This record gives sequence, structure tokens and C-alpha cells, in this order.
Amino acid sequence: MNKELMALLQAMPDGIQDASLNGFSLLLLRQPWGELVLSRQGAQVLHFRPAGRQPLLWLSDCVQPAPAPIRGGIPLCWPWFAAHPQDPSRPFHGLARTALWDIEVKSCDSRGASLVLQPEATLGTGLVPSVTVEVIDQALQVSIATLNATDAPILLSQALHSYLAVSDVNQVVLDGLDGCEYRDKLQDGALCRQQGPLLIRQATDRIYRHDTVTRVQDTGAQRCLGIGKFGSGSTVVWNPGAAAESIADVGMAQQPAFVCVEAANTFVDPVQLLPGQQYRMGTLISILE
Ligand SMILES: O=P(O)(O)OC[C@H]1O[C@@H](O)[C@H](O)[C@@H](O)[C@@H]1O
Repeated sequence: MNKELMALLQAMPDGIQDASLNGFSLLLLRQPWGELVLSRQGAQVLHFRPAGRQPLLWLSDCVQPAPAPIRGGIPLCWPWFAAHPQDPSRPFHGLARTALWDIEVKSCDSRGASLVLQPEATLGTGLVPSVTVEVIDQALQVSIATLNATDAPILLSQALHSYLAVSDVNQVVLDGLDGCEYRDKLQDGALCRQQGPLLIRQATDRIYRHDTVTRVQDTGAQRCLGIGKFGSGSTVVWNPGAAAESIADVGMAQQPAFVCVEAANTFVDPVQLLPGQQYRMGTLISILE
């Protein structure tokens, strides 16, 4: 967990405040319901901690300087997930995570908050995104609505790339995927089927055909996280395993501290957006027990 950000939060009184971390402009909320931190780059939730609980999201301790994508929290992959389908020279995971977004606090009271984020400038795709971040009863909901403002159909893929904080990825058990088909990116996209719970004991990079809740049972932390979603027919599960060694903002020391469970629309379930049509996808992250 990022120590610099924890220090910023500890030093701040209850309220809403701007801050900066490694060149990234942040909005910090410290409230009776807990803490929430958003980055203006990427429309990215970096931190969420319900009052009296441990953080639900992991954020790298060695975030790379802006404008690199920020490793941790909930990066937004949009308007394409992974490599661009026609042009692999375009940025991996799309344009959103390196763009700057305006944040509007719609409401914030003793029980929760609601914020809306829109890009500062058009992203040049003809698609108009709007991200909503809500804290409701100790849970975090993030959604993205996409409007096709052109007069031609556009194919959209996307992900809310949630980095969930865990005590040790080698000990957690993921439930809710049993029986689902998946593509294994580490076996050339082989089509497989999940049998029983998923254990992460090595590098894992899978796209599940799945549209319900995933549960991350973490006995070390004595909690179970629920990752619910809507508008999403793919669930991506990722942890780099030993490959973390060569990822500057992860490394082997931090690799056990997270697992990504991403609500997504991938090549498995891309969204065909007709002219004037809007589509919303979201994820709800909460402590189940
Ligand atoms: O390092 P990045 O660009 O943030 O991507 C991290 C991972 O994101 C996952 O969603 C992909 O399935 C992986 O293939 C990828 O390695």
C-alpha cells in the first residue's frame, strides 16, 4: 500500500482536499464513512477504505511519475481493453488512463458520496464517457457510461481494472467462477473451463465469460470481498506472478499484495454502440463478511 498517500490522508482533517502525488493531481475525501482518493489522471479511484476497516484496493508503493498509467486502485481501460483490435501501436488498454478528467462532487454527507468525472478534452473517438464513483453503505460503486456521438456504429471494449488488496495472493480463494469458460492468455488464448474455486498460485491472466459476483476469500485478512457488476459479460483475473520482477511498479515484494478482478467487456463480449446510443458498465466492491 502506498505509504506516501497514507501519510497524506493521516495528516488531513475531515473534509475534501486537493493533493499531489508524483505529479498526479488528486482529490482526497476523509469523511465519517471512511476515505476515498481519486486521481484526475485516468478518472481513477486510487484508494477506498470504509471507516474502521482496512483498504479494499491496493496501490503501488512505487507509482511511476505522471503521465505513466498509475498501478493500483481502479484503472479505467477504455475505449478498448488490452491491445487495440486493428492497430497494436496504439496505447495498451486504451486512452482513458493517461487522459486528464474533471471531477465534480455531486454530493457528500455522513453516509456516502457521489462524484462524476468527465474528460477535460475530447479523446477524439466520437465516444463521450462519463464516470460515476459512489460510496454507498461502506461499498464502492464505479461505473462508466459511454455515448456514441457519431453517426456510425462503434465497437467498444473496456474494463474497470480493480486491484484488490489481499493479505497474500497465494492464500486467497476466488469463488463464483466455477463452471465458467475462460480464455487463458498465458496459454495462447486456449479455451478452458473453470472447475471449482480459483487459486492464484502462479501468474494468472484469464478472461472469464461471467456476469455475476466474484468472491475473494481472504482468510489472512479475515474478510471476504465481493466484486459485483452490471453491463459486463467478461471477468478478467490477473496477477503477474514471477513476471512481477520485471514490472517496475510491482516487483516481487508487492506481487502477493493484490489480485485484479476486473468487470469488463472484452473481445468475448464487445459492445456494439449504435449512433446516439449510451451504454453503462459498472462494478460494486464491498466487504461481504
Ligand atoms: O501493465 P498493464 O498495461 O496495466 O496491464 C496489466 C494487465 O492487465 C490485464 O487486464 C491484462 O489481462 C494483462 O494481460 C495485463 O498484463
